[in-house]
Amino acid sequence: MQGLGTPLPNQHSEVVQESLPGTYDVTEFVAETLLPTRTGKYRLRGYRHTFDGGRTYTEPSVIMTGRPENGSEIPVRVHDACFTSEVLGSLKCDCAGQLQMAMGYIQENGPGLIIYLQQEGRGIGLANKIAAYALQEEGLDTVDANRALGLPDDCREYSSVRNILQNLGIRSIRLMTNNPRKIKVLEELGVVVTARIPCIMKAQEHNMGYLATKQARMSHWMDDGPDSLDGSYCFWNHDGEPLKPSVLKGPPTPPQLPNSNGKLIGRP
Ligand SMILES: Nc1nc2c(ncn2[C@@H]2O[C@H](COP(=O)(O)OP(=O)(O)OP(=O)(O)O)[C@@H](O)[C@H]2O)c(=O)[nH]1
Repeated sequence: MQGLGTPLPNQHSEVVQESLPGTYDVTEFVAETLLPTRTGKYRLRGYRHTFDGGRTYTEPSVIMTGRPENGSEIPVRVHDACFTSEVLGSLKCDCAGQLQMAMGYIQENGPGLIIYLQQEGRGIGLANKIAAYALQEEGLDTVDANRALGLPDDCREYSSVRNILQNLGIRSIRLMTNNPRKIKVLEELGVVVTARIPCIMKAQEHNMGYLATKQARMSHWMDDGPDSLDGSYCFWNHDGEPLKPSVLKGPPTPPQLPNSNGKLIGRP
């Protein structure tokens, strides 16, 4: 397998896995630096990753506190890019808040890490996500908008997570998530998840419908009730917890979909 670029001297290491017979994913460590931020200092590690034999690659990064290397039960957030909330400050989702929450959590409860993946829009990409938002303005929810575009609900790929954990020698993790699919997919890849840390953000008027859809249609856990394996940490003080779907806006009226005249390109 060819390398994906030129790593810095003396820092190169890579993990190669045969996920499916004859299909290799390669995750290559490139470099590490120390990053001061508003919430403290983090170790920032850069990787390159391909799961299609080098035809395409992404650049996962790891935001880290302390020395989690070779540890067990490490708190880990697997976070997918959300340009709209993280860069532009959009209020339509809870992604930026979850990232900030995770950064705070690993400062206070380190060593820990956030694996940040370039999988905008649950893997469909930014342009397609914008198209999905346009359909949500017409009344579709986040799931039906993807489907109306002929795109999957969620096509995120997590083999880089397994490879990065292996690169760091981390044997097991406590995953910061509300998403059962994420736990399942990671476990199927061989990641040992010993507990879940809820990662729940307070709902507000612009993301209430989105959070309700995540709970109702994608089975996200939106409270830190009995199914929580580690409910010891919760980001807010329970004033104004997310409303239950029954008290949120009713299901939207199906809209007239516009004729599709632009090309929307899904993930190959
Ligand atoms: N297609 C699509 N993607 C969205 C939308 N809103 C946010 N996203 C993307 O959703 C991803 C985050 O997924 P979520 O379902 O919010 O949460 P999760 O990561 O699955 O679960 P948690 O670990 O609990 O946060 C990011 O890649 C965002 O860019 C939307 O309306 N449509």
